[in-house]
This record gives sequence, structure tokens and C-alpha cells, in this order.
Amino acid sequence: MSRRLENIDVRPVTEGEISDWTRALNTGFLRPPYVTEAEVADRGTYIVPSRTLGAFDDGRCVATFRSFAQELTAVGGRPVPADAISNVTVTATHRRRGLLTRMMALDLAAAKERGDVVATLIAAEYPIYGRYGFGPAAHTAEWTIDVPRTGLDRHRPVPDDGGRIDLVDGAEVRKLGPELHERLRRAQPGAIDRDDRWWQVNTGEIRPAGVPWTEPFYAVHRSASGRVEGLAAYVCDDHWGDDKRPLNTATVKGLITTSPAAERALWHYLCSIDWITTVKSGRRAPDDLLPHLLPDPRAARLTTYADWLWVRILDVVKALEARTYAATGTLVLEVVDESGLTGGRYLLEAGPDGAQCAPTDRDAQLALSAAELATLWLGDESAVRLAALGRVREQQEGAASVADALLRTSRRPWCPDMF
Ligand SMILES: CC(=O)SCCNC(=O)CCNC(=O)[C@H](O)C(C)(C)COP(=O)(O)OP(=O)(O)OC[C@H]1O[C@@H](n2cnc3c(N)ncnc32)[C@H](O)[C@@H]1OP(=O)(O)O
Repeated sequence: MSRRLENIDVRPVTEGEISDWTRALNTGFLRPPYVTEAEVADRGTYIVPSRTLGAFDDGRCVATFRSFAQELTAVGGRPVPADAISNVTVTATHRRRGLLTRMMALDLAAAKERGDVVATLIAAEYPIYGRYGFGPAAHTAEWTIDVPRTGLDRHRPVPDDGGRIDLVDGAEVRKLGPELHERLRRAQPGAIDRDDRWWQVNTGEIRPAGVPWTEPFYAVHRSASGRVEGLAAYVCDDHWGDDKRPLNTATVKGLITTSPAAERALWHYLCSIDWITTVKSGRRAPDDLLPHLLPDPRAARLTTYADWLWVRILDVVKALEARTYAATGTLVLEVVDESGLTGGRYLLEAGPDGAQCAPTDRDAQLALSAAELATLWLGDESAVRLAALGRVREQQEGAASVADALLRTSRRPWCPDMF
């Protein structure tokens, strides 16, 4: 603790340091502070050393930070290149001395230089990332369903529109899942791409050290025409009441669909399995259809509602030009960005087919930080609400309402994935 901050080296790791970096990562996340050879070998297959930062005190790694290339779907369906940030830790002995701040500055500068439009992350704790220009841009919700209360007819587990549901194995999921997910994420603002490794890890083909694995059931939904439109992965426990009553819980690990019919069919299927009296939904969109797919929506109790995907705008022009808008109109924004990455005054000329955005010297209508712009960018938050909170400032009366008419969306953004 006595070493001065400037004596601590913050830099990309070398291949030979991945083991020490992984030990520091496990330490920071309060996992057993050792590393196996298998873990190092596995990590070496996907991390990019030049984007894997460490802080080294006397040669020992005491902080970790990693980023990788990602695509994030903007409103309207265009994917934008994102700098996805993960594995952020500072060892307890070295906290609150600016190490995260140094790693973040290095990474965001490199991302800006590369031309990434935004940076993204899932925040462990709310207060950490706002100071770096990130804003919560998409939320998550989880429900617990009391199956007997749903009012569903449990004798009818299959769709009655000609569609069907089949159980398949992990190998089949690796074949049909990626194409289904591509269709979903290109239509879902806030969704991100999944690489081959995602499918391998999430079907048990690759089992990262220290992450327990239970083989899930996989239910695939096909429409009447035979097209794959939905996929649910779920695990079940084995819990019985003293009176010989089954009280089992099905926990959904992931459920993706490309049609409301598939969504309805998969939830009804999950609520129709014998012995299952509770279904835990896993992470859903904050405005998921789920509660209303049940005859008695109160059978689905909201158990989690929280911020999920945080976004940092790195290029205001490209970010605003990447999306479409609910209406046609113009708006002059004064974006304050203390880091110097993308601040300035911009004229947005927006419409349902896209937009043009450019620096301007016109009078600003709405002044806000880069973090607040990120919070508005995926369409989830209301500028009127942020103005009431004092987080955006109207320079012209009514500007927040104009911003809402342009930026807000009818369905909320959703990022189904953790990274
Ligand atoms: C995307 C992800 O990986 S999320 C995972 C994040 N990691 C964790 O939560 C693991 C446990 N926590 C940690 O490892 C560390 O506490 C970190 C990484 C969150 C912060 O690292 P530090 O090096 O301590 O941060 P740093 O010293 O740069 O802090 C900068 C400022 O943020 C504040 N800050 C940092 N972490 C927190 C926090 N968890 N809560 C509130 N404020 C925080 C500091 O107080 C400081 O404020 P100041 O400038 O007003 O003094």
C-alpha cells in the first residue's frame, strides 16, 4: 500500500502474463485466488492481449480490464461497432487509487482511435461507470411464475396454430441457434452479437474452469411452415413437498424468439410441464410480453428490475446517424464530455428513415452530458423525465418534449446477454 501510484505500471499484458492476470481477476471477483493451466489455456484462445490491460505493482498483477469487438443494434436495426468492456477488477489492497480510471482512459482512447461508435458494459454496481461517460441504456426484468395460478390449460402444451415444439440436444442448438439469434438481434435494439464461443460455452461444449455446468433442456419452436422461431434453454430442480406433492422449479437460462407466436408457445410449454409449479423467467426485456401471455398476469411476480446494458457514446455524429427516429424533426444538442472524446454542439436532422448529424453553431436547445445522451440513445428513457431530475437542461422551452418525440421507441431496448 505504501508504493506510490505512479510506480504502478498500467499496460496491456503479454501472453506470458495471462496466468498472473487471471489470478488477479479471480481475486478481484472474490473467486478462489488461483489459476489452473486449463483456465489459462482456455483464456488464451479468446482474449486479445493488446486489449487486455493489467496494473502491475512490482511485477505482480493487481488490476484487470479487458475489451473486445462487439456489435450493438441501434434503433432501426443497424449494428454499430462497440468496444465491449469486461473483467474489470482492482485488487482490494489497491482500490480507490485511480487504477480503474487509468485503465478506462487507455481503453476508451484506443476505442475512439479504432473508430468504435460506442463502448458497452454490464455494471456490477450502479455508481462505478457514470463518471466515465456511461449511462444505463437498457434494463432487465425477471419474473417468477406461480404456475397453478396462471389459469393456463395444462392439457394443451403445444401451440394450436400448426406450430410445434421439440426438445433437442446441445449439438442441434449449435446448428440452429446462431441463425435464429442473428434474426433476433438484427431486429432488437440493445441486442449484441454472439460468437461461436458463446454457443459452445452455453451448450457445454466448452466448460470454463470454475463455472459449474448442468446440461439444460432445449426446446425449439417451429412455425407451421417449419421455420425455427424460438429457442428456450431451461434447467429443472427436483423438489417435492412432504405430502408427496411435486414442487419443482424450471429456471430459464435463455429464451429467444422472432415472433410473438413462438414467445407465447414457449412460455405456455414451460408452464405446462408436469411437476413444475414454479417457472423462473431468467433475464427478460423490461417490457416483456410474458405477464400478459398468462390468463392471470398476476401469476408472474416481478422479482428483479434493474439497469443492465450501459453505453458510452464515443462518436455523437455516428451514433445519432446510426439510428432511425419516431418522427421527422431537428434538434440542437450541447453535449458535454469532460474526457474530450465527443463533446460539442450538434444539429440532428432526424426522420423515420435515418438522420444527419453535424457540428453546428446554432443555439443549443438541449444541454446534456455524454452519459445522459447514452441513456436516451437506445430510446428507453424520457428527456422530459431527465429534465425534471435536473440531468438534462432545456435551453429552449419544450426541447425535452421534442427530444422524446424523436428518440423514444414504442418497445423498449433489450440486451439478452451478459458479457
Ligand atoms: C464491466 C465489469 O467488469 S463490472 C465489474 C466491476 N468490478 C467489481 O465490481 C469488482 C470489485 N470492485 C473493484 O474491483 C474496484 O472497486 C473497481 C474496479 C470497481 C474500482 O476500481 P478503483 O481502482 O478503486 O477505482 P478508481 O480508484 O479509479 O475510482 C475512481 C472513482 O470511482 C469511485 N468508485 C470506484 N468504484 C466504486 C464503487 N464500487 N462504488 C462507488 N464509487 C466507486 C471512487 O471512489 C473514485 O471516486 P473519486 O474520484 O471521487 O475518489
